[in-house]
Amino acid sequence: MLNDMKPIHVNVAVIGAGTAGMGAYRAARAHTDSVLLIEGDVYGTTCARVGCMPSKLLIAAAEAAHQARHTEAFGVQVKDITIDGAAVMARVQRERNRFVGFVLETVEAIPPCDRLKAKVSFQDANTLVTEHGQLIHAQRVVIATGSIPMLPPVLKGLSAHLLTNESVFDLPTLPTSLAVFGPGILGMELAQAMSRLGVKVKVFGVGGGIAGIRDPAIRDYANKVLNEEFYLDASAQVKSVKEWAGGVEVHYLHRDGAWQTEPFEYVLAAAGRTPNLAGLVLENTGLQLNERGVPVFDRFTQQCGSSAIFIAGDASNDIPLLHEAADQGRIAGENAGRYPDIQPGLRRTPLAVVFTDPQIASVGFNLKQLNQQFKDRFAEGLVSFEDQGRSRVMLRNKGILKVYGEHGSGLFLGAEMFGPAAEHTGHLLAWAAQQRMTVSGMLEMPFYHPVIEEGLRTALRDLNHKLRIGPPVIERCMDCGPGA
Ligand SMILES: Cc1cc2nc3c(=O)[nH]c(=O)nc-3n(C[C@H](O)[C@H](O)[C@H](O)COP(=O)(O)OP(=O)(O)OC[C@H]3O[C@@H](n4cnc5c(N)ncnc54)[C@H](O)[C@@H]3O)c2cc1C
Ligand SMILES: NC(=O)c1ccc[n+]([C@@H]2O[C@H](COP(=O)([O-])OP(=O)(O)OC[C@H]3O[C@@H](n4cnc5c(N)ncnc54)[C@H](O)[C@@H]3O)[C@@H](O)[C@H]2O)c1
Repeated sequence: MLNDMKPIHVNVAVIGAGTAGMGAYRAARAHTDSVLLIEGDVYGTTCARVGCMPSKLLIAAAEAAHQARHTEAFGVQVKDITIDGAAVMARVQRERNRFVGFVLETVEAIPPCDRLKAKVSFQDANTLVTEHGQLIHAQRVVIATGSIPMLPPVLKGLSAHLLTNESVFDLPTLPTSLAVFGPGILGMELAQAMSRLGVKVKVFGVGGGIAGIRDPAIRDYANKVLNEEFYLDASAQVKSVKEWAGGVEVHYLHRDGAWQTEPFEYVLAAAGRTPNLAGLVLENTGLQLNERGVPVFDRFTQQCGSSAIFIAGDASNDIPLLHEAADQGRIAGENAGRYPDIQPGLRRTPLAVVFTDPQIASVGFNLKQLNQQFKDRFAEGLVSFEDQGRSRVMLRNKGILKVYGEHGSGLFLGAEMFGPAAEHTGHLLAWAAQQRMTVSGMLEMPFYHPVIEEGLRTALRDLNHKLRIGPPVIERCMDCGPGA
């Protein structure tokens, strides 16, 4: 690893060895041997260390507990379910460390002369400086510095009992109680998981949003279903959160109308993430910055203005998800490596999944974008999973799916779902949208029986009818199979 203080000269410097940065490094390296990957903190990526993987591991434990508690309706008795909090967290950490280990192996495989462990900032558009004063002259730079949790004002000043995604997965055991601030994607996943693992959970939000759901009908449905499991107020009034030796006290207006003060062992800040750009001194680059301090960039080339600086991953504030970080990193790295030959890369159909139960998926154009870009030129099809055959067989018959299509062309435009196996339905729909399929074309595809996808077929038939292309949906269509 490079560590002496002589100035370094490279063709491409990549700041941040997360998913986007490692992808950018690899892509740039295909075009030039002179690439430096700079990491200011621990290797391992946000996704593997404190993001996607440990959160899904915790959710998996919660699902196991939930399934064990809900066997009776099937005539199956499971007695004496106990949750060993230390064992739950031990598995989360053990498996998390395994995933991190794979990342570390990838890092180790990068030649040491291509790696620098230092926090850097810009001295000018082509010069980086480490915290120790070492200069790096780079003809091209990729910014891939990720994002950091935002702390809501009401939680400022808390310390020992304040958790973020950086600390929650390292708890030695499950907390007894948890106040979650932010019913966003992260907050809802972790709140439900903790609740199912026996933690007393209350979720406080502002503005009524739930896990990024755009459609008010789907959001209201999710609000109702999730509230059956734990207290969730997406438009809460919280006056104060005070820390004491044993935890925190939250002073809030309960939905029943009374102000109350309630103790929790921990509070989890899940009120959003912000691009991690503050330490880069971007003013020294001369780049045009937007209102959030993010360089203005082209989302197909990742190039910032007409400069030799590229941006990728959560740092760009453009769909902060893992697969997007990987795509953006690759595009940024290819263009930095090839510079000045800049080429647009493939940006895929938007797809997001939230691993609550029921899951949430959104695909393609969301309702806000449809209202802006398609106004009266789109229709929606709907299915409820409450009576859907396969969902009911498995007692997972909660949720709704809305699918959107364009009048005239009959093109499938997007979808939003809160329902069973939304991670899989979301993929089918994203693939169809990226293939620019029409709703009629999607209905020509095979559907097995009895499966959850038959619910999707009902929604698509409803949509095709609303687009004035197909007949109305036949209630209890027996040639589709019972309960389809
Ligand atoms: C709890 C949680 C759960 C998530 N679950 C999912 C999920 O299920 N599916 C999904 O698609 N996405 C999920 N995400 C989002 C996903 O983890 C991120 O979109 C992705 O990891 C971003 O990758 P990145 O490369 O942009 O950033 P990172 O992996 O954070 O990499 C940025 C790197 O830059 C380094 N750095 C920062 N500043 C400097 C500097 N000045 N000098 C040098 N180095 C610097 C940092 O130390 C860091 O290593 C989740 C996120 C969280 C927090
Ligand atoms: N399954 C996944 O793909 C997954 C899972 C977890 C996280 N993530 C990624 O991590 C990012 C960050 O997640 P997040 O949930 O923190 O952000 P988010 O933007 O999805 O949600 C933040 C929530 O906090 C609320 N909020 C804001 N200020 C608040 C306050 N003062 N008090 C209470 N609530 C407040 C917002 O209204 C919003 O509902 C997501 O955008 C997502 O990209 C993805």
